[in-house]
Formats: sequence, C-alpha cells, structure tokens
Amino acid sequence: MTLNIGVIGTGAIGREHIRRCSQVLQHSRVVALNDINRSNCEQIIHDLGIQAEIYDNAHDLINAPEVQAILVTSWGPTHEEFVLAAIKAGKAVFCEKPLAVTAQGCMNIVEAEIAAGKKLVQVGFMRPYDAGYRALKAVINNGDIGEPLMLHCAHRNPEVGDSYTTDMAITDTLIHELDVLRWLLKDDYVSAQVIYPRSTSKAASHLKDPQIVLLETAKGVRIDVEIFVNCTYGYDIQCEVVGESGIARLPEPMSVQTRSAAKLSTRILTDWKKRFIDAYDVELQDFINNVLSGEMTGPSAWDGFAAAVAADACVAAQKSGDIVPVTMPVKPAFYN
Ligand SMILES: NC(=O)C1=CN([C@@H]2O[C@H](COP(=O)(O)OP(=O)(O)OC[C@H]3O[C@@H](n4cnc5c(N)ncnc54)[C@H](O)[C@@H]3O)[C@@H](O)[C@H]2O)C=CC1
Ligand SMILES: O=C1[C@@H](O)[C@H](O)[C@@H](O)[C@H](O)[C@H]1O
Repeated sequence: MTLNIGVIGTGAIGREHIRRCSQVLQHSRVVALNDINRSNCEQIIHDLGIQAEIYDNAHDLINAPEVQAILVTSWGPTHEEFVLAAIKAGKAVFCEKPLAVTAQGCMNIVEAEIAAGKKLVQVGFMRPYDAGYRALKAVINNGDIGEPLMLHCAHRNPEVGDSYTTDMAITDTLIHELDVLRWLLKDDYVSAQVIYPRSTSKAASHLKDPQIVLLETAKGVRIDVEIFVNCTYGYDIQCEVVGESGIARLPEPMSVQTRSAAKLSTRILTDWKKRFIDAYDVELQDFINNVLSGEMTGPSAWDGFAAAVAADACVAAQKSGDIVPVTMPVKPAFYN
C-alpha cells in the first residue's frame, strides 16, 4: 500500500521531507504541492523528478480526493489553519513544529481532534526519534545514573537571518528542548525564567543572543538551556543529565577523529538538516506506517500543546525577567 501525500510549504524542510517521502522512505508518494511561492513547487518537481499536481490554494490540496495525508511545512503562523482544515477533512496530518504559535492555537487543534474522535495529528518533533536521545533515555530509565537532578543543555546555531527575533529563540529554537526534555524525563515544567548574558556582537542589533532559559519540573529537576543562534562555529546540540549517582551525556554525531598538523580533532556539523537526518527519516516513516495502519503513536497534538504552554511562559519570562509559572492542564484521556 502506498500513502499519497500532499505538502503545504515547499521551503527548506518541505523540500527535505518531499525528498525523503519520494526517494528514501517506503510506502509513500508525494502527489500534490502547494506554496505561496508557486515557483518553489515547480523547482522541486524539476529537481526531484516527481509527478505532483501543484495547487494554488492550500485548502484545495487538503480536500483533493487523491490526497490521503498532509504534511504542513509552511511558516509557523500558518500551521493552525491548515491542521484544523485537515482534521475537518478527516485526513491525517504531519505538522512541523510549532504545532501553532500559541498554546491557545494548539488547544484549538486538540479540541478539534478530540471532537473528530480520532487521532489524526503528528507534530514534527524529531528528537524523540533520534538514536542519541533514545540511548540517553535508556540510560536514565535503566537507573544507571540514579534519579535525574539537573540538566545542562545547549542549542547552538552558527547564524540566523535578520528576520529572527528574540522571542523566536523560544518559539522556533527552544521548542525542541521543551518537547524532548519533557519526553526524556517523563515530567512536566512548573516554572520558567530567562536571563540574558552579554550579547554577541555577531547578532543583529534587535536580537538578544545568547539567552539562558531556566526551567523547573514538577519533580524538582532544574534545567538550564543555553540558546545561542549566532555561535559561528557550528550547529551544536548538547544535553548533560546529572543524576544522583552519575552523569549521562547526549552522544556527539559520529565523526572520524584525526591527528594531523599537531592537532587532534573531530568535525562539528554546521547544518541542522544533517544533524538529525536519520531522526527525520524515522519520524516520517513512523507517520506513514501509522496512517496506513490506522493508529497514530508519534508526538501528538497534546505534545505540541504541552511544549507551547511552556513556550508561552518562557516568552512571558523573556519580557518580565520574572520566574513565570507554567500551568499545564490535566491531559485528556484521549491522549493516554
Ligand atoms: N523539525 C525541524 O528540525 C525543523 C522544523 N522547521 C519548521 O518548519 C517550518 C518551515 O520552516 P523552513 O522550511 O525552514 O522555512 P522556509 O521559509 O524555508 O519555508 C517555508 C515555506 O512555506 C511557504 N509558505 C509560507 N506561508 C505559506 C502559506 N500560507 N501557504 C503555503 N505556503 C506557505 C513559504 O513560501 C516557504 O516556501 C517552520 O515551522 C519551522 O519551524 C524548520 C526547520 C527544521
Ligand atoms: O527547527 C529547526 C529550525 O527551525 C531552527 O532554526 C533550528 O534552530 C533548529 O535547531 C532546527 O531543528
């Protein structure tokens, strides 16, 4: 069986996902594309040699009879509208992060999905599919380092464009940590604070970079995440878990160690597409298999909501400088 997929948003990650659905993964085929910039769709059809219909209207793509499932890879503020339309059409939808740009937007999706009576949504949180994070979680679950007490994390990008704003450090970047750390610890956040170190001269003048986000969980675990999106040297994701009896670190991506010119070195990746390339493959194959089998098991609309609740608190904390409570409603039984 082959799943016919329609893709809304054919920019950086849209193109990557179209490539993997067409050339890498099993049981999928991209049959329809939409982008406000039609030439993006034409270019992809040309470059990848796929046979796909271009729709000028995203809602026509969602409702097209040949489209069985939808990938939403357009800009964050458009996600809520397209996911709600997919649910209304009764079609499964994989939506890139963020599920919606506010917790209220995510809640609208949660309510629509519950009303539809069927899980249809998977959020593009790929880190829980990453082999390194899964190995780290296994070490924690195994009790190898005792109960986790503290986490020291970093999310560093070499550079960002001028359109990247201070709040995007939370809504676009930290959102990955907000999801994966909750999954890693099986815990929810109760408070958030943001502090600003000296700003780098490499950032645009309107952007506060780096930032340090301090989170506390219901079990009392304290987490610090450094967000540094103009670090210049690479795309670098760090996660160290300090437990009662030991420390566990997220593995580095594989890299050959070289000894040359009086230096011992390994390479650091610079491109997010490569850092989690395997995880993107696995998450999307999971989506395809789940849609075909009729049981959605990946990161849910509730996970998208939970990350957004914490993100809202972090954005408030950015503005006030205060420690802001994170208040998570009880998870509906639908998502258990
Ligand atoms: N999971 C991950 O690691 C990553 C997730 N993302 C997420 O994917 C989304 C897209 O990011 P990028 O591909 O980097 O952005 P991009 O700017 O490269 O591509 C977005 C595309 O969406 C199109 N678009 C915007 N509004 C639209 C609308 N109303 N209807 C149809 N098309 C529309 C744009 O024309 C553009 O081609 C964002 O939400 C981003 O946070 C992006 C990169 C990595
Ligand atoms: O989602 C992503 C990008 O949108 C974002 O800009 C990067 O910081 C992330 O690491 C990447 O995974």
